[in-house]
Amino acid sequence: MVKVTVLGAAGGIGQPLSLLLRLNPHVTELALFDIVNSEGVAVDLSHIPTKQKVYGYGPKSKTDTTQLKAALKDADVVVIPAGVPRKPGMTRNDLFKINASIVKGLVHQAGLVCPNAFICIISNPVNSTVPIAVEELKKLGAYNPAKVFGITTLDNLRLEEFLSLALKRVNGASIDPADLRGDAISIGGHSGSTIVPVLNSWASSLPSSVYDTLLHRVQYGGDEVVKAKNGRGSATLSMATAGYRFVSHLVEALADDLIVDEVAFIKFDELPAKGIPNIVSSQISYFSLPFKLGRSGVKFVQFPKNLSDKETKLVGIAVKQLRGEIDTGVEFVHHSKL
Ligand SMILES: NC(=O)C1=CN([C@@H]2O[C@H](COP(=O)(O)OP(=O)(O)OC[C@H]3O[C@@H](n4cnc5c(N)ncnc54)[C@H](O)[C@@H]3O)[C@@H](O)[C@H]2O)C=CC1
Ligand SMILES: O=C([O-])CC(=O)C(=O)O
Repeated sequence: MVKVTVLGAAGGIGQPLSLLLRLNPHVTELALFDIVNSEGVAVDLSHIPTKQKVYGYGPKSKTDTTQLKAALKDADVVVIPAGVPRKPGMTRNDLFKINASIVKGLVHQAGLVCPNAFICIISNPVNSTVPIAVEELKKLGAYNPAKVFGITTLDNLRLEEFLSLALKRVNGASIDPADLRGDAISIGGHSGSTIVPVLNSWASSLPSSVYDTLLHRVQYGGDEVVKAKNGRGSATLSMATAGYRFVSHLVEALADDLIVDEVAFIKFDELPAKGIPNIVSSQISYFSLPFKLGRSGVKFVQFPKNLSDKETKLVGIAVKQLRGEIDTGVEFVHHSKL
């Protein structure tokens, strides 16, 4: 029995993500909350014949929290794609002003109603919204470092796809991107130069100009979509796929009592961890990293081995930018009056 609650379920990411979750046999109950149209989305999905229960919840007034609480009741997993997306010319940090309070408010209720649930944050800027969630849960005494994640899976999807294309261009090799999964991974944060692709043995196949293009596409893939959508939002379908990859893996671990390998933006300093270099651990406590994930959450974090000199340099650059973005999230919770 696994109940998944999606907050922001009627949005560009929320709808396709909810559809994918509707089709997952491990999810026994799906609760869809949004400030608009969640009940419509739930009724639509309810016509798909599965054994799963699906319910929509929307606030009855601006101050009503009963519907949100009902959506969160007994949730095992809470996924949060609520908030505004970018328009051309904006950075993810420009979303902070609006999304910080949205995430804080939603996580506050989750901490009250389902303190043991896994919290998966999609809302940007992830580098700051995850620290917001952590600090808010700490305030409520509901924080478990093994169960709070920033979803950076899209950086991994992009790396797998763009690396397979680059390898094909260089030596004609047709590599299935699925074979790159877990071997080439993106670590760090979720914006521009905080994203660090780690290529392992694949790096040696790439001439430096091809590598540079690949690096730029992975770090700035979000901009590519924002530009192409030209004012109508950012990545939604690839993000729903990415969110589903992470959440379905987590749900599988819960339902079948498995240990799975995953990567997400986590607060690593209170978790069993190996290999975290001093350049990271001496300055920050959040990083997107690979870990073993089971029913009780993150079991063990492993910093990737064998980084190239270039990748080590990129880690240093990422840490510098992440430090400020993490602090912004932490300070927001402690100094905002919301
Ligand atoms: N982590 C990642 O890799 C990615 C993150 N994102 C982020 O995901 C977020 C959502 O993006 P989209 O779905 O495209 O936006 P959208 O605008 O299409 O959907 C957002 C939904 O959130 C809802 N919402 C707003 N305030 C809410 C609240 N207080 N409670 C519940 N629902 C609320 C809206 O009504 C809307 O339905 C954005 O912040 C975007 O930047 C987008 C792509 C990738
Ligand atoms: O770029 C954006 O604003 C959305 C996002 O996080 C991504 O596509 O990686």
